[in-house]
Amino acid sequence: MKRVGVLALQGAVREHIKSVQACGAEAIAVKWPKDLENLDGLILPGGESTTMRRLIDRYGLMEPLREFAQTGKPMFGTCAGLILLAETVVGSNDAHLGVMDVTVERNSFGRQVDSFEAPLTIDGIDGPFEAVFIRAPHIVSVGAGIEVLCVHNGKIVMARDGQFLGCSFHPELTDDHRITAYFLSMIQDKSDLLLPNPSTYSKV
Ligand SMILES: NC(=O)CC[C@H](N)C(=O)O
Repeated sequence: MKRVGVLALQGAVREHIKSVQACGAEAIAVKWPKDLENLDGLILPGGESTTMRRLIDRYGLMEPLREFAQTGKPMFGTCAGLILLAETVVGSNDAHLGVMDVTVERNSFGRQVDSFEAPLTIDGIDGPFEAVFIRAPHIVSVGAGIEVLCVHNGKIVMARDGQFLGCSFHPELTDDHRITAYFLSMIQDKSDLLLPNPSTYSKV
């Protein structure tokens, strides 16, 4: 079974845990560096990125999270989590993890429209996905070779940079688990490695 951590400092932690479980994987709440051991992937939830950053520093998680990123294991940032992953945050000299080759702008869907729902067309997801945006960031630009998976009203709201997946909205707040399942599909299942070599089955 795939073991997926959910950074559990602040924000929509419980909802991500439920979504991971609904997809048949094990979910681990991550608060301390040791909780990152033996995970196959990690979700950084939405919430408030400045608060999360303070807590990351307080719990001594910054270096362990960067080391986790260096292992090549998949990481998924939703909303504030995307801001934590981004290499550049508009108006700030200080990236957080700074590992995903995108530039993000915070709170970029207008003040009065703090939250809204919109049906999105997403590459790799069949049919529309009803997405919840809450004081959402958007991706202003992406580096070379980054896959843009969804654009809403001219703004990039979902992208993939190899092992890193990021979206502006909150996929965990609906009962539609297709985006969590998409993220889980980026994780190689250890049991896959136990399968016999495919050549065993090849016809002569
Ligand atoms: N729903 C969210 O995660 C909001 C993100 C928040 N506006 C931030 O800048 O961190």
